[in-house]
Amino acid sequence: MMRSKFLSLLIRAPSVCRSMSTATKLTTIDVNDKTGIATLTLNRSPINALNVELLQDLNESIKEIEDNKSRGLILTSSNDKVFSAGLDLNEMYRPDKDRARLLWIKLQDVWLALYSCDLPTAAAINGYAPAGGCLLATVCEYRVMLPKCRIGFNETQLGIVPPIFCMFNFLNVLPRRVAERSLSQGQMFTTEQALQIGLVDDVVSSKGEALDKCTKFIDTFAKVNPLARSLAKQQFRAADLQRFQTERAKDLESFLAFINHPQMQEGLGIYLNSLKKKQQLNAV
Ligand SMILES: CCCCCCCC/C=C\CC(=O)SCCNC(=O)CCNC(=O)[C@H](O)C(C)(C)COP(=O)(O)OP(=O)(O)OC[C@H]1O[C@@H](n2cnc3c(N)ncnc32)[C@H](O)[C@@H]1OP(=O)(O)O
Repeated sequence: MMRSKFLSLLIRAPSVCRSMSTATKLTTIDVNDKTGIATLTLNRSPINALNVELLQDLNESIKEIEDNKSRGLILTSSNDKVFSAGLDLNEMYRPDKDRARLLWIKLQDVWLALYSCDLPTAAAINGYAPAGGCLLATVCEYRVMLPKCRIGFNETQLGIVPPIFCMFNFLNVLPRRVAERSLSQGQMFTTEQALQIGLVDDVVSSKGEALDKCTKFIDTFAKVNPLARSLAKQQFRAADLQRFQTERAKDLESFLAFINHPQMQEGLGIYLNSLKKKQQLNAV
């Protein structure tokens, strides 16, 4: 297993140009012929809420990008206002038990695939990124964001305990004290605040510029041996990955117990309703 991973890294050409088919519907893959960098776009209307199918497509696309030996992966959204609204709350409210289980397993898989991805990863955050949206952005190695958006883990504000992989992501990006406070308070940061605390690396004024910045970040590795780069990344992340594997089954059962709790269901119903009400108010 390890050996084949090494071999695939060794034979990776530094700047191959290739186009990839997009077998999935809720994500698209676009490989830049000049740079060899793959842009993976979330494309579930209206707000990229992460349901079972989107997570499944994301997993398949990440694998496809790795298998096709792209030079790097940029994650972005086709919506010009929302990067991702996080988990699809409809999958959690009055849930179908099998789908709820699958939802969490797929979310764990996506986190794992991106956290341990051999390629350099970057997020072009072209809109709001609450909760699961923040998870996708902060699992990447570099982030650039558009103004007037918000990002953060708002779980505790919803009465939800953020899972350990949120903590791993934040601890990679923020000083421990800031990470702990923002996770436990469920803070949502404006773009400007996110830049100030280091949650994002840069702010730009358009999606095109965001993609350019991500490309430049990935290019900083152009002269670095891909195997050495990847192994250095794995070394930094090994302890988190090991803890995740140890706690993965327990994490799934906690999620299921949590969402099946009557109080949680009541809270979710009220929250979902308030989101819908917001739209009704806007329409008045
Ligand atoms: C180990 C222990 C585990 C314990 C359990 C852990 C569980 C961890 C779980 C969760 C992580 C999550 O990701 S929970 C999701 C959190 N997300 C949010 O709180 C986002 C809420 N949404 C918004 O803030 C806004 O919608 C937006 C900023 C993302 C977009 O705003 P915009 O104005 O563009 O769009 P609308 O608000 O009008 O929304 C359009 C439409 O979508 C519905 N909606 C919004 N968010 C969600 C969502 N996350 N899931 C499902 N549906 C969502 C909204 O109600 C509107 O619906 P209607 O068109 O029907 O009115």
